[in-house]
Amino acid sequence: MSIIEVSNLHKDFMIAKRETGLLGALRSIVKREFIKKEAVKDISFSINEGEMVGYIGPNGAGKSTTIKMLTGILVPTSGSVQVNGIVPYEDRQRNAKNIGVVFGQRTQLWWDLPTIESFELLKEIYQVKDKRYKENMDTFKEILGLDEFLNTPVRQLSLGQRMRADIAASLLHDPPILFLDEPTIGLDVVAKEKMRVFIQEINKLRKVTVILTTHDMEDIEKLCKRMVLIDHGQKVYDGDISTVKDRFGKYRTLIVDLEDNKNGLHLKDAEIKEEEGNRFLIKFNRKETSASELINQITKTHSIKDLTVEEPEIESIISRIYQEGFEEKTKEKVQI
Ligand SMILES: Nc1ncnc2c1ncn2[C@@H]1O[C@H](COP(=O)(O)OP(=O)(O)OP(=O)(O)O)[C@@H](O)[C@H]1O
Repeated sequence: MSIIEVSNLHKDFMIAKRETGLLGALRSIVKREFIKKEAVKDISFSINEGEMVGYIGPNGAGKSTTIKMLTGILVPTSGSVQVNGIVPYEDRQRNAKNIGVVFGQRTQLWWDLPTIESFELLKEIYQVKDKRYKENMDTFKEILGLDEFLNTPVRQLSLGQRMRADIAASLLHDPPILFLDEPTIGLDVVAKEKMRVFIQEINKLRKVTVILTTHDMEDIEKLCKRMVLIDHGQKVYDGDISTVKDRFGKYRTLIVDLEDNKNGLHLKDAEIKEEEGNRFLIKFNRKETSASELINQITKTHSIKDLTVEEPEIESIISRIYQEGFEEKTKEKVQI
């Protein structure tokens, strides 16, 4: 059952045109001119309960603007939004009870207060019952290791600690929906992994629907099955990540180190992209051949010392889609 419904959503911003020079500045005061910026153009999607969806796009694509409409901070210019049956901007307070929000770059906690006091304030704001508050705090303390810094003021927390505190705070009132904006930004590898495991757990155990906005493709790959890709305010893809990988990631690279390079290397169904000493970079289409088939061919004439097979990473696939467009790629004009 769908929990978020977005239909033909559109958001324009009117930006005051600035003229240069003193005369221009005076002219702007007398007669202000505005330019229309279409931040979100005709976006539609629906998200089912318990789904974990990556909402991604390059800088300025319109991600935050969409999320702000889903949280009720912004009113759409046209189109409709429903979050758990509520139109967010019409009923921000009721909507707030249904959602948890974490912004990696900002905190919702009170900067100067010991962390635990922020939790207690949020408990009052969201009217969380004592029993539930205790249960949630016990769970979050255990999984997120909150104990070590509960009495430390938020401003003294490390980034990793602050993120752990922020995600716990966003879930205190048991929202069925969680918006995460760059939840692992700036974290080290270990802290990133812990954060991802926690997100997976709350999605699995509590069936929380998660909308994840991030520039970190590893977050997306590790957490989401589905991604909605937007560019210049428009939706360019909505579907399984594996489908994109399958369709656009059909080229692989086989890297082989040979014992010797006598007579060079000649291969069927593959292209030698680079040759340096005894090392060869071989590009092949996995629909036409396979790494093992190529290795077979090579071992007929050479001894292999070492080999690796590289898959294109989702990151490189997506950056190609940004650059060259999804449609272009479906016509297979672009090869990865
Ligand atoms: N309050 C505003 N007034 C005017 N223009 C805005 C406003 N907020 C966003 N924009 C513009 O709308 C477009 C979309 O911005 P948005 O912040 O939604 O992008 P984003 O995808 O979240 O980008 P990023 O990855 O950099 O955070 C940008 O061109 C931005 O400059």
